[in-house]
Amino acid sequence: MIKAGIIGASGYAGEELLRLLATHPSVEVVAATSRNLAGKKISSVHTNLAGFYNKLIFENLSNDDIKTLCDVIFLAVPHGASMDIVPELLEKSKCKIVDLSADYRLKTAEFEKTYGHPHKDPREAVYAIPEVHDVAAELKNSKNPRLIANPGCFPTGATLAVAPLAKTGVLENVIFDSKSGITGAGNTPTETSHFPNLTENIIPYKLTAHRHLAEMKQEISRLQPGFSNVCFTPHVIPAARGIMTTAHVFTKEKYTTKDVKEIYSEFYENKPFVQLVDGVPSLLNVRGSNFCHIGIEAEAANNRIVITSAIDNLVKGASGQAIQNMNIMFGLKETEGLWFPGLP
Ligand SMILES: NC(=O)C1=CN([C@@H]2O[C@H](COP(=O)(O)OP(=O)(O)OC[C@H]3O[C@@H](n4cnc5c(N)ncnc54)[C@H](OP(=O)(O)O)[C@@H]3O)[C@@H](O)[C@H]2O)C=CC1
Ligand SMILES: CC(=O)N[C@@H](CCC(=O)OP(=O)(O)O)C(=O)O
Repeated sequence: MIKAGIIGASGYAGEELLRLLATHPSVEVVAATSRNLAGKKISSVHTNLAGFYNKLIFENLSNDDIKTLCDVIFLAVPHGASMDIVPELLEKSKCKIVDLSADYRLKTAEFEKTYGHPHKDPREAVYAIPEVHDVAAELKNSKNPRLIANPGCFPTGATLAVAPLAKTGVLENVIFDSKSGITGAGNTPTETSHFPNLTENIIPYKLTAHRHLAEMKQEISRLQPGFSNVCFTPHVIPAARGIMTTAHVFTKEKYTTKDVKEIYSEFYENKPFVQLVDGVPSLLNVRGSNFCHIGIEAEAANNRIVITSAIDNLVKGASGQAIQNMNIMFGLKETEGLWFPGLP
């Protein structure tokens, strides 16, 4: 069995890792850290896990302690915290790391531009959306084959929505309009997450300058070199989970819906977690699952293609994709422990 540790196991992404790994046939979670909940039983906090992890408690483990216990460590801590932890884990142990934060997603220069401060540990990780790049091959060729930067939730849904057209090289302009459930903001309550403010409402934010824009541009330009005409506006909606992205894609040439469907079918052939749907996808159908559902409709008169993508932000947008990436790192089947449908 692969021994796994989760740093930040009390948060939403950490909780989701615990839920998904509870039934993974090749993984045993041996360590779950929390600074504030140390000493508490896992299921006394994450009460959906009653019956699982009967012997596991939250611990405030040092990096030294956790790295001796684990073959793989998931970092489910806020941005800025991972870059304090990763160097020590990588340098003094053989464990593999999947970092769910944004710390290692951007190339160093872009990171410094986006966050406005120098990176404390400018080593490069493998940025891994497995449906878009060959993660196993990239790990083999990487200077840091034990470090994966797990993609952001919005960039996952957005990149999957346009990757086949980007690879074809036909993008002129792309506008992403994304709607996220409130767990995307983490488990600390805020004015936005306060029930009377969010219920029966939809709240746009960071209209032109969300930090995920840099990540989207970086990944899309790897598919269509030189392309950077990307706009992104996020919103929160009164739902716990899910991200629906509507991508307005403008192209030079006119496309019919049939043409575009053919391009997507070919690109996503043998990519089990991406499913093309008739009409529009539903957040409910991907809820709790590692699937991304994609809908396609072309509007030839305006050279516009509207792609809709639905993911669960905590699964394909975070912890499920992290486990998919761990499976690839350990040479397991990509779908192991993740092959179940959503909960409509
Ligand atoms: N929520 C989502 O949909 C997604 C989240 N992510 C990323 O995953 C990471 C975790 O997100 P999420 O679970 O939502 O966040 P939460 O705020 O819900 O949880 C983060 C957890 O990290 C622990 N923590 C905080 N600071 C530190 C630190 N300096 N050292 C060690 N542990 C720390 C906290 O536990 P304690 O204080 O008890 O130690 C806390 O429970 C973030 O980087 C986030 O951006 C990525 C994609 C989607
Ligand atoms: C709704 C909400 O607030 N979402 C978060 C993004 C989700 C997240 O956790 O960011 P990463 O994927 O980069 O880790 C935000 O807009 O900052």
